[in-house]
Amino acid sequence: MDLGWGDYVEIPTARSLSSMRPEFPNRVKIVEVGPRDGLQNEKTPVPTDVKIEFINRLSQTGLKVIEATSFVSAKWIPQMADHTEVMKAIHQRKGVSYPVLTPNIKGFKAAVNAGAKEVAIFGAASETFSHKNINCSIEESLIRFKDVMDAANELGVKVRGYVSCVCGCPYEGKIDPSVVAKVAKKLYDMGCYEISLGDTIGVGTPGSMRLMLEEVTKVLPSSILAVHCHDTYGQALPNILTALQMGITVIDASVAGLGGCPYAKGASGNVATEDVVYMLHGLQIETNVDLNKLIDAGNYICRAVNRPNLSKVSQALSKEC
Ligand SMILES: CC(C)(COP(=O)([O-])OP(=O)([O-])OC[C@H]1O[C@@H](n2cnc3c(N)ncnc32)[C@H](O)[C@@H]1OP(=O)([O-])[O-])[C@@H](O)C(=O)NCCC(=O)NCCSC(=O)C[C@@](C)(O)CC(=O)[O-]
Repeated sequence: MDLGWGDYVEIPTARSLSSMRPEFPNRVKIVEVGPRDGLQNEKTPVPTDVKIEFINRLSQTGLKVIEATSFVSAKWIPQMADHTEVMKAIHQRKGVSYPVLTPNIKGFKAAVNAGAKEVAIFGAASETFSHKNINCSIEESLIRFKDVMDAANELGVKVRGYVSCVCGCPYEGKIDPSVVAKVAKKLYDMGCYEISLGDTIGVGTPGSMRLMLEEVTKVLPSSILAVHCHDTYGQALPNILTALQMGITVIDASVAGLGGCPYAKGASGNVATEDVVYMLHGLQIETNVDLNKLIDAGNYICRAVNRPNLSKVSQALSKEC
């Protein structure tokens, strides 16, 4: 007999649930970063129409936030060179936001001209990573971001902030959680509505994630924080669980576990969105996401870019696997 995914998910009763997970939120927002973080590091060019179809399929899954592309230098990240075409062609579904990365005012202007209504600025808690990734110091990056923020305020564009290397840096190793807290607070004070804390190389564990979050939540409320976990050491789901227990309700993820940062050698992709959704639904946490449609979108992009689907849940449940 074939069993469907529902056969494996234990649905607790309301009574058992409240005693089982009093520390978990009822609802979580997932920020899908597959089209940007997921594809930015692909070695062979992904055709623009594939990216557009991928984003349109993700838009049908119930996801409310889909990071679509980045307006960065094509010399630095060739894979995102078609940002304008992508933004202009995707079907922007009502109720879904499509943020894009903008490292500076040049990127911001291009993004707005292409129809972006939300952008993200991306800093780091490591000086060396900041230089390698955006060619400036942390302090200089904040000056560039201020220009973006001022322009965004004038136009009513929402700005999200990233801090990379929150649990470790590929160049500097350990990162002091107090530096993470300092950079995160600066981005928030500048006007970012949400701060995503990136374990860029996936070295964090529930222990280091907790220590880092304890430091950050001394200066910022957990309600405005997100976690962005790469899965290099297989720690992403336990790290996310730790973040949920600490009051965080926004999780970044990448369908099929796509991704990696070109300036963080050896780092694997993000946690797979399918795996996050399966875990959250198992905890009876609402996501608004249809897992089957998500699996289809993940299989679509994996076929198109000819790479394996790294989602364990997708592997287990896909008829194709
Ligand atoms: C930030 C820059 C542009 C500085 O790069 P730069 O070389 O220092 O910039 P510049 O101002 O000196 O300009 C040099 C050239 O780039 C052009 N330029 C300048 N700005 C732009 C722009 N916005 N869009 C397009 N072109 C741009 C500019 O016009 C000029 O062109 P040229 O005269 O040589 O022909 C560069 O370092 C860059 O593009 N970096 C992108 C890095 C990146 O995208 N990394 C991956 C994303 S971050 C990440 O993955 C981490 C995250 C967010 O996922 C969280 C986590 O996991 O931790």
